[in-house]
Amino acid sequence: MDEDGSAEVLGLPDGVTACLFDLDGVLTNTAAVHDKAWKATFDGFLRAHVERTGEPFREFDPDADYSTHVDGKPRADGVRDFLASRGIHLPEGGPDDPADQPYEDTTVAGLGNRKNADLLRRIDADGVEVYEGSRRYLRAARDAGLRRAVVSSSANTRQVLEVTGLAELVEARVDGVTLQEEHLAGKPAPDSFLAGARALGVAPEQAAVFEDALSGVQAGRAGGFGAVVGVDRVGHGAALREHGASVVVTDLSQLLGEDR
Ligand SMILES: O=P(O)(O)OC[C@H]1O[C@@H](O)[C@H](O)[C@@H](O)[C@@H]1O
Repeated sequence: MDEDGSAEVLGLPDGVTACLFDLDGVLTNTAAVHDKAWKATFDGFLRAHVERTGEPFREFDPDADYSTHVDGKPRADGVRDFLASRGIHLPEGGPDDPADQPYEDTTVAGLGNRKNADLLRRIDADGVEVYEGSRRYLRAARDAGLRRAVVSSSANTRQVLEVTGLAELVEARVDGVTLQEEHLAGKPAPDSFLAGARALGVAPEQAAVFEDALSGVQAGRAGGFGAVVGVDRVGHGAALREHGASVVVTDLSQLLGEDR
């Protein structure tokens, strides 16, 4: 039992002293924005692909395809894994491949850059919404003395934390840029969460993982963390449990005992 019972007031098991929060879909509503940008990108690519091959057009499914192949993973892994599910393999290309690269010559990096340009246009136009229950939870965790890191595959994490004012509530960040710089495997591998725990100076069993992606709860289970909180914003609670969540909530405010 913690001396002050601080984990308990946050709805976490005894012995948990740190929180590792995914960003998109856990702290901010940006999972839905990523999903829309991916759909626009992949559907454009698939339309051009079927024109060349004569295969029937099957659009990107924003529920099943997103959660199975893309959600939570680093950008290039999302491109590769979704296209592989359709039997398509592109050359890797390089980071400077243009976002408007013609589809017939495109690469993994080029398609990723196209999706990122689309994502940033949407964020510029519509802004980013913070889940207020998550902001309250971050404040409660800070006030209870728990350590707090954001662990996201997104290379846009720093900007999103800054525009939303969430940056001041977290002490460490492991993101898509860190993964590249430090050659860490993306979710569903546990490496990014393990790096988050290291950054906070805690052992995995002292840290709770908060995730809305199937790949993310898998990473939490693989890393042996003290708790894996699945955050179900889209009705996929059962799948979150199957992939590794030890508890599932629809909003972090539920862990604070608030009604929702
Ligand atoms: O393209 P970014 O901003 O680096 O993000 C990579 C991935 O980050 C994850 O957090 C999202 O769930 C994915 O949808 C996204 O593709």
